[in-house]
Amino acid sequence: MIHARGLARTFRKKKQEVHAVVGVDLDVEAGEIVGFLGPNGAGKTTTLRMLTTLLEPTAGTATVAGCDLITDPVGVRRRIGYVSQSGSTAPEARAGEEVVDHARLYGMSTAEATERGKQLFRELDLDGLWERQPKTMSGGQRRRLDIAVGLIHIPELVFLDEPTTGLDPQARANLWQHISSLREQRGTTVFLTTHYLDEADALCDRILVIDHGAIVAEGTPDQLKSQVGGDVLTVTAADSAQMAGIARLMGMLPGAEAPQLVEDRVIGRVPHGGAALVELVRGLDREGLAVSGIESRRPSLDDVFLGLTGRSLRDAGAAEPAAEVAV
Ligand SMILES: Nc1ncnc2c1ncn2[C@@H]1O[C@H](COP(=O)(O)OP(=O)(O)OP(=O)(O)O)[C@@H](O)[C@H]1O
Repeated sequence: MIHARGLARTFRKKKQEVHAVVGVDLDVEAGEIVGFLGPNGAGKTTTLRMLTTLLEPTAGTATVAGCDLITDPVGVRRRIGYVSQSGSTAPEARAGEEVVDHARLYGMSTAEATERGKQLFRELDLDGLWERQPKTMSGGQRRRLDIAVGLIHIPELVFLDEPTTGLDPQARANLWQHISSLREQRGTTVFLTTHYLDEADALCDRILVIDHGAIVAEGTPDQLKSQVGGDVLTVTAADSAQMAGIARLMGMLPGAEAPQLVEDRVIGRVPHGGAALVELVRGLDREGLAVSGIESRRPSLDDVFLGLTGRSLRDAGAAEPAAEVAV
């Protein structure tokens, strides 16, 4: 459904060049839900804008929904849906009108667009909101309306740019269900960017991680997690001046890899979390290092992310603690 090779984009700002995307190869098969993860500025939106024909690549080739991105951008546009971060509905318009107007741009008759729009409203839990103005809707309702607009022309492939940013946990979970049922009921292929690791874990069949404009890892959530061996120890320092001392102790545990400092936490990996935790607590006590929390747990996607990019996308919902002691 998407096959890209060497896709790249350089921006020129005054005399400086910004290499936003430096050569992305990716393949997405029909019916997959694929998550595109990366820290701020990694190149997610630039890649998405190239794949949706909104931005011309400086190098590379791609076919999207069976059409060549460079020689047949109109064919690509006809076959895809795109829901941007900011959405596309006018706050003062009527919801139903917005959907029908969008469908008319794709050559649908008003009758056909109305029928299809009302069906989408039912599927997306927007029943009864046809006459409402988006500005009077909740964040979750507005996001689902954006998705209805992106789907009105029955695309086989839909791109969602951070679909749940700004929604409360319940509205996010609700939207995940809607996105999953799109695939179940219609076989729609979904390519989405997200900052939420629990979202990628719960929703996506496969994850692509981008950093500094290039793909640095890909796999199912489980495959990525299994690349991080052992258990993860996290110590939250009570006094940031003592973090180096805590890291030194953690680094001396049997089989430990070099710990990383993230905000007020020291994070390290060890082969056996339970035994290491006991030894670490003894050491902290002996050296008078004060901590406000300490835990050992199975690796989460955040740990995968930290290992790959050196940065944390910190997401409390991403992992279940395997062992925890209060100190
Ligand atoms: N129009 C532009 N002109 C110059 N530089 C740009 C432009 N658009 C993006 N960039 C730069 O390209 C890099 C990648 O940006 P991009 O928006 O693709 O990242 P992102 O992964 O989507 O980030 P975020 O998660 O913050 O949305 C950044 O360094 C950004 O500043």
